[in-house]
Formats: sequence, C-alpha cells, structure tokens
Amino acid sequence: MSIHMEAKSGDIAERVLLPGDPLRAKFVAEHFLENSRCYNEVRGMYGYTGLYKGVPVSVQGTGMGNPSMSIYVTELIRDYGAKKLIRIGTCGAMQKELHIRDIVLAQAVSSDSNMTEKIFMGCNYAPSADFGMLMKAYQQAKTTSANVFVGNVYNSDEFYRETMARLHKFMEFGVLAVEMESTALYTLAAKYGVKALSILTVGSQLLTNERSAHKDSEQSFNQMAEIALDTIIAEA
Ligand SMILES: O=P(O)(O)O[C@H]1O[C@H](CO)[C@@H](O)[C@H]1O
Ligand SMILES: O=c1cc[nH]c(=O)[nH]1
Repeated sequence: MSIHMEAKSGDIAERVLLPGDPLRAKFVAEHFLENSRCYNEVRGMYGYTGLYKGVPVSVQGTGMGNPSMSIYVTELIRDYGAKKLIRIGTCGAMQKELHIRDIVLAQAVSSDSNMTEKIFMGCNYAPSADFGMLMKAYQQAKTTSANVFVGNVYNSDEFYRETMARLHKFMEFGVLAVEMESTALYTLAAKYGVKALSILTVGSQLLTNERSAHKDSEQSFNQMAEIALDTIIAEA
C-alpha cells in the first residue's frame, strides 16, 4: 500500500501506461490486456494489471496536471518498483500541420510550471524522453496509419488561460502541442533513473478551434494504446 494507492506489493508491473483519465485506464485494461485485475480504486483513480502479448503491464490513471502526476509516478516508482512509464494522453495541437487524432511523441518539454525551477534552485532543466522508448514508439507508429509527429511539447499548469500570449510564443518557436503532465513525468523519471515517454493523441486543434467529438471514445485511443503497449513490451 502507498499513500494514494491500495495495491499490494507485487500487484503493479514494472511496465506502466499512464492515462490522465482513470476511465481510459479501465478501457485499455478491458480492451487490450488479458486476465486484467483492478488493483486500485482509491479516489476513483483506477489501476489495472494484466498481460499484453504475454508480458505483465499495468495501466494507472494519473489525474490532471503535474501535481497529480507527481504523486502517482513517485509512488509507482518508489513504492511499487515501476521502471518503464508511458503516458497515454491527449493534447491540443499548436501547429497547423497537426490534425485531430494525430499522434505526438514528446521528445522534450517546455513548461510554464515552476516545478523544475524549484528543484533546480532557479535554473532551467530540460525534461526529455527516454531515447530508446522514443525511437521504438516512432518505429511502431510508422507501422500504423497514424500521422506521427516528434518534438517539443508545451506543458502547462493552465487549461483555461488568463492570456494567450505565452501559448502564441511557444507556437512561434515550433512547439507542437499543449498538455499538462509531461514535466512531472520526465523529471521524476530522471530523478529515479527510470525510463519515460509521453505519447499524445490530438484531441483539439487550437488554431482552428476544432475539437474531437470522441475525446473519450475507443477509436481515438486504440492506436495510441497499441503503439504504447508494443513499445513498452519491447523494452528490456
Ligand atoms: O487526456 P489527459 O491524459 O488527461 O491529458 C490532457 O487532458 C487534460 C485536460 O483536458 C489534461 O490532463 C491534459 O494533459
Ligand atoms: O492540456 C490541454 C489538452 C488539450 N487541450 C488543451 O488546450 N490543453
């Protein structure tokens, strides 16, 4: 047991997928894992472990934002021994080339969060993906019909913004998409010496205001879940 999860030691695999939405964890467990079993219902933040192609994999909801992600990632690593972590999230596209349901692999993360400033005593830190998992996910994505983009993402503490100026500045510098958890994931993975990657599906296009009618539907996530699962089991 950890402070925020009721799983027992050994209930959680060393390979863990991390959707923000706990119902996405349930969906992935029910549609992609064999013999899946729910190990956590605390706060409705569902977590499941099952087999994917014979390999134990867990899928754990993280909630929204860096603080919530930090809690689950820290406990997964410190209390349950997680070693490979892949976020499967949604994002808002910030470049015109990106469309609803495209896939973004977050190579690096820019942020308005002051999480790393606090850790690094005022200095900048560049949270970045594990290169091996990034490369494997890219190769996996290229075997599907998905349009895949690799690059910098904007991690924000704001969903509803006081000003659009910062968002536009990041757009100007070629940042692909905005989301809310990857700074915490990459920074804590580095701290604890484990591997992490964020795979994101475009759920909205911020330049055109187009929004997926299917944010939580099966089709939007099947491709991302498969890419993430095939990537995570390929890791030694
Ligand atoms: O779909 P998830 O994984 O929750 O990710 C995105 O969606 C939420 C905002 O709607 C934020 O958590 C953001 O990062
Ligand atoms: O964090 C997010 C995710 C989707 N769309 C946004 O505008 N922000």
